[in-house]
This record gives sequence, structure tokens and C-alpha cells, in this order.
Amino acid sequence: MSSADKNLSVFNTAGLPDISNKKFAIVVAEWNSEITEKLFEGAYQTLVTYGASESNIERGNVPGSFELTLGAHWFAQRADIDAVIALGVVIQGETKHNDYINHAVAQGITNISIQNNKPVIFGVLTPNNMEQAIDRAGGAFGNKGDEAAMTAIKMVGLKDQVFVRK
Ligand SMILES: Nc1c(NC[C@H](O)[C@H](O)[C@H](O)CO)[nH]c(=O)[nH]c1=O
Ligand SMILES: CC(=O)[C@@H](O)COP(=O)(O)O
Repeated sequence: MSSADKNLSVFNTAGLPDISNKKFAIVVAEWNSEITEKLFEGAYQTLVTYGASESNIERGNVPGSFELTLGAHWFAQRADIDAVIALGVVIQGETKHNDYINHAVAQGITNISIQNNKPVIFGVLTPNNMEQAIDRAGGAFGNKGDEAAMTAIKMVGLKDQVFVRK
């Protein structure tokens, strides 16, 4: 992934960890579901492609992206969950409401990842319009869900590297 590539589905896959026994939760916002479902599909398929067992991927739905933080926190509190992926799409409206949601969720997800000492991935699109959302949910710029899943894979690998006794 890089700004030059500007493709959310292009990433370095060298040295990925064995995730066959890792358990992932994916929390999906129902707002803009025509896009969030594409993000979920991308995240799910990326996890499976790189070694996760389908039985080790659990999904939860929340009404909107603002609720992603609490929904992700509930999963992150579970000892059997190794990483949480939060997926949402917050589209710019006429007011500043999207700004408040985006900032709250970005900070909230950061906080719960640290609080629960495990990866909680910010897989939230914050486009100005639906076209930009479509481009980043399997369109011209890849799929944010792919990126979020790959980020989760790499972070669980880093956690094992740091904490699992050799
Ligand atoms: N406008 C969008 C929302 N709004 C709903 C909020 O996320 C939240 O559910 C509500 O404020 C009640 O707490 N949510 C999105 O995910 N995307 C939007 O574009
Ligand atoms: C980001 C949203 O919540 C959005 O639906 C709000 O739209 P608006 O700012 O036009 O009320």
C-alpha cells in the first residue's frame, strides 16, 4: 500500500504470519450497506485467502459507523478474538455531522485497540460522495476491506513476534 499506488488492494504479502488458528471479528455498519457489504466481502475473502479459517471469522452488525467503536469494543473484550475489523462508510452530507462521526470513530477505535491490547482496524471510508465510496469498495482504487483485513493479519503477526516466547 502506498500513496503512489493509491490502490487499497495492493500490498506486500512477504512474511505473513500463520493465521490458521487466529480468530477475527468483523463489525459492519448498516448505513450505506450497498458499500459496506462490498467492504465486508473484501475483508472476509482476504482473511480466507491468506489462511484464516472461515469458522474463525465472526461478524457483527451495528446501525451506523458511530456505533462501530462500541461494537468493536465488545468483540475486543473477548479473550478468544485476536483482532477486530471495523467497516463503515460515512459520506459527507450538508452539515458537519460526518466530521463528528469520523473523528469519534477514529479516536474511539484507536482507544479500544490500546485498551484491549489487540488490533482493532479502522476500515471506515470517509468519502465526499458515493462515487468516491464505490471507487474504494472494489472499484478503481481497490477495496478498503482488503486493506483492513491485511492490516489485521500483519498486526496479529507483529503481536506474536513481540510477545510469543521463542
Ligand atoms: N450519515 C451516516 C451515518 N449516520 C449514522 C451514525 O453513524 C449513527 O448511527 C447515528 O448518529 C446514531 O448514533 N452513519 C454511517 O455509517 N454513514 C453515514 O453516512
Ligand atoms: C454523515 C451523515 O450522518 C449524513 O447522513 C448527514 O447528512 P447531513 O449532514 O446532510 O444531515
